[in-house]
Amino acid sequence: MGGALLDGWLASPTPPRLVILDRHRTGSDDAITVVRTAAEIPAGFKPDIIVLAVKPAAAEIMIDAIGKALGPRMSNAAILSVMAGRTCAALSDAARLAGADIPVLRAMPNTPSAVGAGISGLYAAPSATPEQKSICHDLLFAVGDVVPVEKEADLSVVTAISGSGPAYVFLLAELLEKAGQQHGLSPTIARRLARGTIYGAGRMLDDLPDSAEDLRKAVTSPNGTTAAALAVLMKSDAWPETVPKAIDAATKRADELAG
Ligand SMILES: NC(=O)C1=CN([C@@H]2O[C@H](COP(=O)(O)OP(=O)(O)OC[C@H]3O[C@@H](n4cnc5c(N)ncnc54)[C@H](O)[C@@H]3O)[C@@H](O)[C@H]2O)C=CC1
Ligand SMILES: O=C(O)[C@@H]1CCC=N1
Repeated sequence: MGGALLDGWLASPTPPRLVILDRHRTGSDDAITVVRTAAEIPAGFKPDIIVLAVKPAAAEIMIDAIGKALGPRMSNAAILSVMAGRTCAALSDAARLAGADIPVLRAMPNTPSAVGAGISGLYAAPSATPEQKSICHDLLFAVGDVVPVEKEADLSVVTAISGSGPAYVFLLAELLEKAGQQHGLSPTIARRLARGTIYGAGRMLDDLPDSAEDLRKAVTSPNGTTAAALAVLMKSDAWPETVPKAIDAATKRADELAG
């Protein structure tokens, strides 16, 4: 996810000054400084925002390493976590243990951020300053839309819908492609049709004021092909039951990750 955000920031007209800490990345250039360990963070670098995009289980290790490396240079920063689950309270505790009593903001972006089409939920702990909120909002807005949430607990369902959501759409693309091939289309043609359809439907959802339901109905001729497919997909034990169940499962998992 950090890589997706980075791609989006680098493509934006006014990229922020970035130091990337990633043990698997190399390649500093004019736009970014890449380091593999916190100890290599440049001596003069004093971050405004520390974006944490590691697996939730690695959060404390990262905060500890960054705190030790930055020392007093961390004191005016805020943490922006994009990790699923980990709460502001837990991350604040980790920062305090690392020697910095600093605010934490939590965002839940998604991978379309890599192409500037992300959508992020954003929650700021009460201790975050208006300037820190504004910088974090702008960082996320540079890679797509931003939806502020008032309650931290809402980030679990945000994670289930938009954080994980691209995977559900990609699954649909996979299944459409496979079905096309099973009906004799070449892989290339099945892939073009599946992807083009999802892209076009997404464009309509974004560009037009109509509800998703109205757009669906406009495709559906009485007794036609769409009606035949929707009779399968909309059976009470099909999508109307499985989609909410999937969202419940993802929301529950986000809550569990919060501990
Ligand atoms: N994948 C997604 O679509 C989304 C992921 N997230 C959150 O983003 C976080 C990261 O997830 P992914 O990007 O999927 O994981 P990932 O494993 O692809 O990326 C983690 C990156 O952190 C680096 N890293 C990990 N530990 C390190 C350490 N100790 N020192 C230096 N570098 C270290 C790794 O080299 C890797 O590049 C998770 O907390 C997840 O909840 C949030 C929104 C969407
Ligand atoms: O699967 C996950 O836990 C992360 C959070 C949202 C998308 N990927």
